[in-house]
Amino acid sequence: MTIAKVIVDVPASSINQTFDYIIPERFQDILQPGMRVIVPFGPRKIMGYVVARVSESSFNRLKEIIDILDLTPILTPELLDLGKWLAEKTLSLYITAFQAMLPQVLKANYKKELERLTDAPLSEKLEIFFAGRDFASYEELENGGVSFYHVQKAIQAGDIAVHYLVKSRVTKKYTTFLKPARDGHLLEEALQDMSNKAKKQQEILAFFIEHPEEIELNSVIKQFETTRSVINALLNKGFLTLLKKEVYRNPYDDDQFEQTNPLELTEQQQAAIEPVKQHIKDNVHDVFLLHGVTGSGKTEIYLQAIQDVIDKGEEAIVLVPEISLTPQMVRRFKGRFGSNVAVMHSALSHGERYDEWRRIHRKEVQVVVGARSAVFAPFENLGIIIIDEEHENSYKQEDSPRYHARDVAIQRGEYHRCPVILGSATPALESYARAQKGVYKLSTLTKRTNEKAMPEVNIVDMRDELHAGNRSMFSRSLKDNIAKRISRGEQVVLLLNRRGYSTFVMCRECGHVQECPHCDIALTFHKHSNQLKCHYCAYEEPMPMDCPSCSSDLIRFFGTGTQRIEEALTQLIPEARVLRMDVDTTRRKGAHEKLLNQFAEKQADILLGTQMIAKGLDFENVTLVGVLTADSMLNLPDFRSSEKTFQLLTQVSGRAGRHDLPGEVIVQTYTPEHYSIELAGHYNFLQFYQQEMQVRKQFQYPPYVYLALITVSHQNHVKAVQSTQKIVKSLWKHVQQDTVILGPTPSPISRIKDRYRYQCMVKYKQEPGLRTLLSKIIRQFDDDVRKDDLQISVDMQPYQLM
Ligand SMILES: Nc1ncnc2c1ncn2[C@@H]1O[C@H](COP(=O)(O)OP(=O)(O)OP(=O)(O)O)[C@@H](O)[C@H]1O
Ligand SMILES: [Zn+2]
Ligand SMILES: [Zn+2]
Repeated sequence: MTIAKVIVDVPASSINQTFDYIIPERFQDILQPGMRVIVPFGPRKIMGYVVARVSESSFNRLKEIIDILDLTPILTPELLDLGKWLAEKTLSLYITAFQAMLPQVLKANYKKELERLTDAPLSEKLEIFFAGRDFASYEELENGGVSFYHVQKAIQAGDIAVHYLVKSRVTKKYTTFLKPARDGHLLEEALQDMSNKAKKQQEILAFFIEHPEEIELNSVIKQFETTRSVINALLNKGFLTLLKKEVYRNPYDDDQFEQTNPLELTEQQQAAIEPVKQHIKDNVHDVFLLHGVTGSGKTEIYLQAIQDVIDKGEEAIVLVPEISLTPQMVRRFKGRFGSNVAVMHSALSHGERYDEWRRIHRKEVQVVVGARSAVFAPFENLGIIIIDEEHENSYKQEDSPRYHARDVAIQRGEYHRCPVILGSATPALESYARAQKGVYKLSTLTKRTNEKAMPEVNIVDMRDELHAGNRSMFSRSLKDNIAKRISRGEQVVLLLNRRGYSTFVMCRECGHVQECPHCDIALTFHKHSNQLKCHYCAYEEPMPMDCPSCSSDLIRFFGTGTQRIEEALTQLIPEARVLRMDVDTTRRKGAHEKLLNQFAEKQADILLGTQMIAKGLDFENVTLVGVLTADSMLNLPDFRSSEKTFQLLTQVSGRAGRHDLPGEVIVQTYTPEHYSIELAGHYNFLQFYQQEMQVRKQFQYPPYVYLALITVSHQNHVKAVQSTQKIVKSLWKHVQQDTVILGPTPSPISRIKDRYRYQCMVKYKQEPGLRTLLSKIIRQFDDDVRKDDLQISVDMQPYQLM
């Protein structure tokens, strides 16, 4: 077994395979699959992952591995297989799939450098770039406006060269510790002999006689209120000694969490957890869909199932959406399992995340709670995987590899023969459909644990407001209600559902929204051309002057941001103290938490925000939730827009009246008759599910069909269109009869950073060869991708249609 098969860090489809390298004698005993190595590749040195060791290669003249970066594999055999599966499933590169499974700091860092090889003049841009130097950093190039194409030409001509300098980042944190340098009885003697003037030295020495364990230098200095010079004296006398030890950056102070104990489960909880416990006990895989209304105690079920897993000596992964990974959520898991929990999310620094990852890797914890990528936690004895709020779109990664954490979780669940729980008050339609078919096992919690009724939802028709002469964003009833709550010292949450708000056109008189006649999707307004376009099928029409439905001239698109709402709000109710929470006010690390804490401490009456306020928050003093614009998401060019509206309204309604005070929800809309709004008002998931399934069936959307979205982009408009056309043509030649290919059409965001974007969508029922076919078609563009900066991406089962 002297040959290693290596996936190298070159993200190009022509390199997407293993390369064979000789394992030099000195690495023979240590090298294992799953380790990172440095290998020569062409003229450079790059990083790669060893995926296997073999004894023979069909190639000759192999090169040797230069160095190894890990002493223990960072990818387990399971994860190596999973990476391969992931790459194939999502049509991405093996290297990209492996990188996605690891924390950022483990991705080797290359410093790229350009060297000038000739004295002959270079192209003008390159001359300016080198500015008399022989070496220049590659990063400068990327920021300096010299096109990649120019550089490539110069490299091909032998005028310049690229050097790759691999370095692994400094990642571990060390702290200095202090410990006794001699045996206790020798220290006793020393203490006797010590001058009484050296009081502090005596105290410290006495301490170490009692506690001979090593202890952090800083904490000694703090504890004895002493200085470094006192310590130095003890060191110089040879009584104590220093040592450096690696420590973890722990982002959480585990002592601060109050220990909680398992609650006695309600009957419904008991019924739901029973089969899960049985599966844990018997090592059986199944997917459980836990459909429980907000406040029904899903989290307690997770906690108790995990306890079983821990008792069995196995491990648990809990995924929660990034934005609901609030301190409240962390507290619940740390409160039950203490330091046995690692937490992984993007608000942690790279170093902190790496340390949490290593606690998992070294099996120092049995539970990880984290956002999407925590599904790759390198546990080897998984006993359960839980996905909370499983309908959330953030479980889908939007760049390569475009995977859904749910699919990965199920794949791992099968491998480890352990249950997977998908929990939600509003399951994704696809998931619920699977549960109906018996693919998933359904458990339902219909009651809140405290038996409190769900808050009443009042739907306000904003067209009536207009007719009554109220043109503001606040209906009379919302305004009066806010004022009433504030005067009582209660708090209000206001949701402005902003996404996509200004892209569709609506009649303010009658609520009519202009839709595509073929696709059941709101048309998107394009300001430049004053046209309305469908982003699925390329249908377009001019922006109407009056409403086609009621002839009013009040048909227009309009946009409003949270900031303007805040201003309007303070004019309307001057005494209200408003906290605004949106992308602008939460950009800084920790800002999100700080705002929530302020609100919890009643430093504000109103929390005004976008989607990010809808999830998981639990404030006892909130008695009113207002939704300013329920329709804005409804009209996104996305077949899931009704589903997303229903989910959001249900989630946000669940924020009111969770405790003793009864709650109320006011939903403002121009289309109160829309089933997603009406049914969310009655918390009627089942009927919503049935109605939405009919729509999906009629227009052939998931779960009735599968989708693949191919997006092509290029600086040249014609090139983008033509390439997409070529793809569509090749597809038509090979797909099954009942498969539909829509496009080419411009992407909803038709130009990003001067690149034109076109797309086509494949709708299919059964297309076993589709992945292979797509890979083949895309490979035909390899040259354009490499030399001409054409970009093609494939999204199997897309969630983002923009
Ligand atoms: N068996 C129980 N007995 C008493 N209280 C319980 C029980 N189970 C859960 N609770 C409490 O009920 C409240 C709601 O439970 P929890 O937050 O777990 O519900 P959830 O379904 O996860 O809600 P959401 O979807 O709104 O986040 C919590 O305060 C929790 O401590
Ligand atoms: Zn259309
Ligand atoms: Zn109208």
